[in-house]
Amino acid sequence: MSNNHVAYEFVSCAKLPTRFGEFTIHGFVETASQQEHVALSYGEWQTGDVVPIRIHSECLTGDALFSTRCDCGFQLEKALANIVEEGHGVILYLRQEGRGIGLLNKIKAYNLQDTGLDTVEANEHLGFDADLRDYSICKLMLDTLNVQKVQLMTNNPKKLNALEAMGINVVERKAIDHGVTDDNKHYLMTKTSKLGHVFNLEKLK
Ligand SMILES: Nc1nc2c(ncn2[C@@H]2O[C@H](COP(=O)(O)OP(=O)(O)OP(=O)(O)O)[C@@H](O)[C@H]2O)c(=O)[nH]1
Ligand SMILES: [Zn+2]
Repeated sequence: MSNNHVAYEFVSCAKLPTRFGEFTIHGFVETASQQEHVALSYGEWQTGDVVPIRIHSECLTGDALFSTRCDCGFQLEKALANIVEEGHGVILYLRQEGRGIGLLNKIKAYNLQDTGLDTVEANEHLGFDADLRDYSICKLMLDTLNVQKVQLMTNNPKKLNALEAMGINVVERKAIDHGVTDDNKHYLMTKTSKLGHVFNLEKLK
């Protein structure tokens, strides 16, 4: 499978019991860079069914280290719980840490934010665009899992547009605005004002 000049392949899958329920983990690799990505699937569906999915970008600090600087860990837990409640669904877990700048650059960006810059200004100060993510691998992941129509759990319309551009039918967007903390209110406000996120501003008061 290739998109523009990037080629990806499916490698293997295995059972993944979690605190939420038993998922299956599917491993994929971007051939040139050897960057590894995973999808988690739960339950069953038929060709053409609408499947709840989340495209989640890696955030080591939020997903694994309980950081409250962002909402990632809360969103991941909520998405896993939603999928189990719905009876089926998919998480595409993309290894694009720090919106694509990598973990150590994200720590540098956090350091700048500690001095007063916002998340976008910090990226730009380091010489990066605000968001470097590429969603092209999602097509192979969803094709492999036989998903053509989705309900997308996100506040980010760019993800919705990226999926539609690659021929995935996004039937519905479901807001995932859980995990507002005193530590991340400013960050969520900046995402809404500068990065095009759709967020219920009442929750940020
Ligand atoms: N560069 C940078 N990346 C960050 C920062 N805070 C979180 N991230 C990364 O941002 C990514 C998550 O993106 P978000 O902008 O929070 O949300 P989203 O994925 O665009 O949208 P949702 O689907 O609504 O969650 C993860 O890769 C995080 O590591 C930051 O201050 N700077
Ligand atoms: Zn995060």
